[in-house]
Amino acid sequence: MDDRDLLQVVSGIIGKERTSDDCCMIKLGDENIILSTDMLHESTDFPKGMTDWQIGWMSAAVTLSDIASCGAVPLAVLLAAGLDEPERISGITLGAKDCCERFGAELAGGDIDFHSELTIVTTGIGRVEDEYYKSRRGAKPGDIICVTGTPGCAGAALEGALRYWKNLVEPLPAVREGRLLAVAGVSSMMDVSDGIALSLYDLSESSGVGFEIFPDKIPLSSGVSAELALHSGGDFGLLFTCGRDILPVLDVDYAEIGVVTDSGEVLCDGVPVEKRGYSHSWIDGS
Ligand SMILES: Nc1ncnc2c1ncn2[C@@H]1O[C@H](COP(=O)(O)OP(=O)(O)O)[C@@H](O)[C@H]1O
Ligand SMILES: Cc1ncc(C[n+]2csc(CCOP(=O)(O)OP(=O)(O)O)c2C)c(N)n1
Ligand SMILES: [Mg+2]
Ligand SMILES: [Mg+2]
Ligand SMILES: [Mg+2]
Repeated sequence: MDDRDLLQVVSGIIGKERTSDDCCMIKLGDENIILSTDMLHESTDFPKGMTDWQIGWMSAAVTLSDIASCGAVPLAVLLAAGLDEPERISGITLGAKDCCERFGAELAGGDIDFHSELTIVTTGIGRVEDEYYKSRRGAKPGDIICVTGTPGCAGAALEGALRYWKNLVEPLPAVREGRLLAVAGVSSMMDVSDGIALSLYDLSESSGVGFEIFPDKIPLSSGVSAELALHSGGDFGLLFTCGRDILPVLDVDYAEIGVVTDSGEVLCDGVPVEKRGYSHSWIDGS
């Protein structure tokens, strides 16, 4: 059993429309408030060798990434720290503050408690006009599907490729790119934090479409395999769909990796893509 299975339980209680996007959107006149929260903890999210500053940076970055994927402008982040050691709070707070400032947000509050394992929850708030709000729901057959960033680099670092260590521990949320893509008029967008494959399945389910991916079009950095690009998490590029008419989008680096179909399947070279990536799991029955 993994977190996606449990999300079905939550969606049965609060509604599918509340669990099928990167963020929650609340309408306020002709503007929208965008909210997202994420929990990270030491044993699964903070690889050995990370500094506390990097832990703070990564925690803010994952949340800013979700805000960016809606086309929103980030406003503020709150950070709740469950600390195993009290002295870690300064490095964590400085890292989160630096990340927020780099991407135009304010580290504006949070909470502190004791916890046996370092656990950090970041909550982000952003705003977006009606016309630029993007979700996972707008992909249409005939659109093309593109990705920004360098998928698989964080996964390569986890396998020992030291040159990609910074990609893993100091991820850069695509805040500028998300906004430019939203203004350009993409049809759907999400971040690829759990890997391209799982993200394609999420997008497919939310939009009710399928995808045909062309593997040799996936942008691969040196030494990074297509397997890592498809199935490893921790890269915070954006996956988006659009009509060809809006391309190119100025000042955004992206790669066209396939097309949107009406089949409901996610295929790569005609074969179903394995539904595998970064997820949190529980042993069945426990
Ligand atoms: N325990 C929960 N209760 C309510 N909503 C949740 C819960 N867990 C996740 N969600 C919502 O489900 C959606 C998908 O969450 P998640 O898979 O964590 O996305 P992401 O990988 O973009 O962080 C989000 O809108 C999130 O707010
Ligand atoms: C062991 C390990 N694997 C992968 C990563 C890369 N990584 C950083 S945060 C994160 C979680 C994904 O972020 P997000 O989608 O915001 O969290 P989710 O809601 O999917 O749990 C991952 C996979 C990591 N830091 N450590
Ligand atoms: Mg996301
Ligand atoms: Mg999440
Ligand atoms: Mg997230």
